[in-house]
Amino acid sequence: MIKDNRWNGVYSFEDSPYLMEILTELRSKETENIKFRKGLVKLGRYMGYEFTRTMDFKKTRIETPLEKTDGVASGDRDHVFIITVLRVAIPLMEGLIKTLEHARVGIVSASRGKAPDFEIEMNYIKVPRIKEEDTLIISDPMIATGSTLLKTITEIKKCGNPKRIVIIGVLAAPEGITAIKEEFPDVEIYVTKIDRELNDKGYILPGLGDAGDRAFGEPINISLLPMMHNLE
Ligand SMILES: O=P(O)(O)OC[C@H]1O[C@H](OP(=O)(O)OP(=O)(O)O)[C@H](O)[C@@H]1O
Ligand SMILES: O=c1cc[nH]c(=O)[nH]1
Ligand SMILES: [Mg+2]
Repeated sequence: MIKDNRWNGVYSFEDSPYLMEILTELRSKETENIKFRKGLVKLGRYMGYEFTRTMDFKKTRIETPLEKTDGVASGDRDHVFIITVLRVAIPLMEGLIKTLEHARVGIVSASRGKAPDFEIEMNYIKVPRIKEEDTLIISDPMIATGSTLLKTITEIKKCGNPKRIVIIGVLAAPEGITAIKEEFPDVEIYVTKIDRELNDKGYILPGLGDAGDRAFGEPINISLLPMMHNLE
């Protein structure tokens, strides 16, 4: 885990060749849906594991069949709350809960409009109450302009006041990180890699394209459905 000196509380996993290998597979345009989703699950599992290094554990004393010894017991790991931002955080969350298996989960939907406003439509928020001892992890693979996460954090803060708010993602653009840090300086950010910049459509460069579409396919425009079924 490497701290990025441009901001406080921002970390990447560029020091892990294995995570870079998974990221490279995700970036490649040859990688199709199933492999893409599996890559996100793998990243979630290993980023979750790396993230536990930042959590408090408890000392414990146990007895093996032979003698007494010191040990370590779950502390913060018992109080994890994961927010999954639809769509593409689903496989990342699946990976995260392999390490953070006690996590309670809330779901929000977010759909980003077009440039230059990138307005966020959020019409589904199902989040159980967040407690003061919780480490709140918002899982969203892409931090581009940061609009999705700014809206998500604003809404989620209405559901309780957790011990920590943490974003775990795959790629971030510097623009998005700066926007989040300006409004929420205490929010911590952990991503596999921080990329170079955004293009004028708000895509991360070099990036991996539209992550939701790469994981689940490009959605059809519902207004075209009757035509497609010859109903018009
Ligand atoms: O930082 P931002 O500029 O807000 O962009 C990032 C968002 O874009 C993607 O979601 P998208 O809106 O494409 O939804 P999808 O997962 O349903 O495709 C991604 O999962 C982020 O939530
Ligand atoms: O590069 C980007 C930016 C936003 N959303 C994506 O899926 N990819
Ligand atoms: Mg998308």
